[in-house]
Amino acid sequence: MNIRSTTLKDVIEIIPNIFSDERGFFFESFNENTWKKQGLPYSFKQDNQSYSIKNVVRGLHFQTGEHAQGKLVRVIKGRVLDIALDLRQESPTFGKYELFDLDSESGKMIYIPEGFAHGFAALEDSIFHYKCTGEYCKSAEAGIHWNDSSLKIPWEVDSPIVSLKDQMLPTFEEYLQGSYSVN
Ligand SMILES: Cc1cn([C@H]2C[C@H](O)[C@@H](COP(=O)(O)OP(=O)(O)O[C@H]3O[C@@H](C)C(=O)[C@@H](O)[C@H]3O)O2)c(=O)[nH]c1=O
Repeated sequence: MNIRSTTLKDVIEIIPNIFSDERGFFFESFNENTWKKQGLPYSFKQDNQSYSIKNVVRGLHFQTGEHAQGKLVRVIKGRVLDIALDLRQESPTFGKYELFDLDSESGKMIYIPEGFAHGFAALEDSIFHYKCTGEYCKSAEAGIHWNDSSLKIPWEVDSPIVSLKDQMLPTFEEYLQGSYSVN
């Protein structure tokens, strides 16, 4: 397993050891002991899986306060453009984001800690899987508009398909001003 830092403080890229043979391939997508030894987060409360048709954009999501979640994300089928946006005001990378090309072949995973907004665009029909350090809490759901004009995220999708809920999310500026109630 190879661990790489990213341009965002505390966001980590994890490249598993892939064992290929005539049948296909195998890799460990999570191993509590290995993660622990490597100093990676290893206590997860919930696993989620979503399927998105090509051009779906989900995000940018996070849960507030004590319900904040760290997420270990990967792609099981297809290819996505994944994004983490640092919302931690005290962080040297506050307000910055990084995009990650994730696909089912590389097995590459990203760990996105609490304090980040997360989203992705399906560049192909894709199955997305993520482990969360905290449980889902509907009343703590929050987000920032996927197409925020100050962030200018190069999504690489021509005709984005976005949920009504995500279309209603505030801009980054509105979120920072606290002028938007999430519920
Ligand atoms: C996230 C979530 C949703 N749900 C329900 C609520 C709703 O009826 C349905 C679909 O929810 P959403 O539209 O919020 O799903 P989605 O847009 O896929 O939300 C996810 O987006 C990515 C980018 C993330 O980072 C995740 O944390 C999560 O926010 O599933 C749960 O029951 N448990 C969960 O943990």
